Amino acid sequence: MDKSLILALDFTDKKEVFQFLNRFEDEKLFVKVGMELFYQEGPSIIYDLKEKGHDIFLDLKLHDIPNTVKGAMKGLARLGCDLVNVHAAGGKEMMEAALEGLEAGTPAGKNRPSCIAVTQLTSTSEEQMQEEQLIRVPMEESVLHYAALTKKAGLDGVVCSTFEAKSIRQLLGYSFLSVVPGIRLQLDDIQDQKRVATPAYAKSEGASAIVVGRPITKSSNPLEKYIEFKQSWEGAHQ
Ligand SMILES: O=c1ccn([C@@H]2O[C@H](COP(=O)(O)O)[C@@H](O)[C@H]2O)c(=O)[nH]1
Repeated sequence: MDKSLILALDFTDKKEVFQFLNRFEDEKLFVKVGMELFYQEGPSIIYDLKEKGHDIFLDLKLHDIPNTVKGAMKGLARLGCDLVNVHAAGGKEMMEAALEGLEAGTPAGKNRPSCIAVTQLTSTSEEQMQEEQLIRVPMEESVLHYAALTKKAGLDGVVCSTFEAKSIRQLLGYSFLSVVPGIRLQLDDIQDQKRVATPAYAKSEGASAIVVGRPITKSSNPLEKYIEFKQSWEGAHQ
């Protein structure tokens, strides 16, 4: 299975998800289940996608006190997803608690899900970050700060934009994951995303994987569009 393109299944229910996935026939995908779908369907959507052989990023972006996050992660570890996440802004202690929960909840003989932390959302511009969060440093500095904190807490990587991926790799090493949403082909509508790049550029800047949703899910030909995104990624060098 190609793990470099994570397909965001931002649908309202299971019926929509499986109608959409039918277009991909038997292809095994790396899919992302976010809040919209998980809050409607609960754990059964994870079991159903697993049964079809897909890898799963459960993108719930946990951010709460350490004890609550630990308990939640203990439960999520039992679902069998491959990747989960938190907000780095929850702090080092919260991220360490997330890992403890995952380790405690992972069934014997199974690998614990990888865990990454959101640094700054790709829908946030530097200006918004500075004005709304009162973070008075450049975007790259804030993202690198959160990425270093995430590594100190023992997590496996971060969610960031293309524009910080290279510095993260230089500072924190090749094996620390940078999962990058905010991905569009040249003529795509960027919608609510602010820090946006093509798959080829994300790869050339050192992204470990990209996340793509609406440009594929809302396309009149999703399979063709998925292939275009993959070709853009595969055509670039890291
Ligand atoms: O910083 C972040 C973190 C998560 N996301 C998620 O990725 C997809 C992107 O969807 P598009 O339709 O390709 O914009 C979406 O599920 C977000 O929740 C992100 O965009 N940025």
